[in-house]
Amino acid sequence: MTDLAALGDVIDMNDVNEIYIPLVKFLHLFAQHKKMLSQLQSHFIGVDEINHPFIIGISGSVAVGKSTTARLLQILLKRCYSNLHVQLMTTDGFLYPNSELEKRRLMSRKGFPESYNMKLLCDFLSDVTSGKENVYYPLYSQELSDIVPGKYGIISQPDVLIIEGINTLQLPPNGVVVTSDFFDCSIYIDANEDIIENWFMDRFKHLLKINKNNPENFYYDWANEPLNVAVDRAEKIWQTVDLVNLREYIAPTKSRANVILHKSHGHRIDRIYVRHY
Ligand SMILES: Nc1ncnc2c1ncn2[C@@H]1O[C@H](COP(=O)(O)OP(=O)(O)O)[C@@H](O)[C@H]1O
Ligand SMILES: CC(C)(COP(=O)(O)O)[C@@H](O)C(=O)NCCC(=O)O
Repeated sequence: MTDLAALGDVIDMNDVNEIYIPLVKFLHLFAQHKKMLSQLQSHFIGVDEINHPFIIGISGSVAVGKSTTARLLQILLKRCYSNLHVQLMTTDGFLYPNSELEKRRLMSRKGFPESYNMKLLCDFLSDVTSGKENVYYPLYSQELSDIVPGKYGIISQPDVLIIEGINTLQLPPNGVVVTSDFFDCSIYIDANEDIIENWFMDRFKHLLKINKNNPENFYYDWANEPLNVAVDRAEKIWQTVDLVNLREYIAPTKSRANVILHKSHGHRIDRIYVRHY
């Protein structure tokens, strides 16, 4: 898997062969079914066919491995079905910028439902599903830990769109718009809290290490203070922000997913649940 290694991801090859490739075939089955139904419906109504993308939502805790799984699925989908145009995006871009979060006193609630511009996300999804040629979305930078001003990603009529984010299965606070209504299939990545905490801390320490000499990076200041001080702070963030969000808002959405991938130590998948109703 040289493509993944190039992105810095190290995925267990047994999991790729035994779990992810069958999962990709399962998703392709869904996608073919949707395309066929859409062709029949257009023909029946007598309208031109629109290329509605097949949308896969990936949800789960911060640091559970959503973006890594999303990248892997994108690569495998392209590898197995080379004619498919597969795009990937994250809902992080729909967080309010830090300046707005500060104004709303929501900096310590980053990632919670109220910290996202859900209206913008639903308008975006509506444009994508209606087959619009180019749909722009804001970009979030983990380097800045903020929205990048004036920079946008583009979704250009993909056959498959993978959307990953902690809020993908959530009901918004005002109960009006539901992002998961736009999904054709949803995947929840699950693991025990203490194991996810280890992954969160390992990723944090890795970010400190690689940004020690990078003053542009959000982690630079932390990387240059004593390690135990930075680690204590990250542990506090996990306990008071990300773990609270997981318990209150993310884990309760698990039962809404079509597929649950349960991971154990070393990110090995030890259980899979498929909803078949
Ligand atoms: N399948 C996997 N195998 C090995 N490491 C993984 C795997 N999935 C995620 N990781 C590691 O776990 C950490 C969190 O993963 P990431 O995809 O960034 O999570 P999320 O997008 O859910 O916040 C990262 O350090 C990543 O490299
Ligand atoms: C931007 C995020 C909400 C998204 O998390 P992701 O699952 O993409 O890693 C998260 O990385 C975040 O910033 N949470 C706030 C608390 C923290 O710094 O972890």
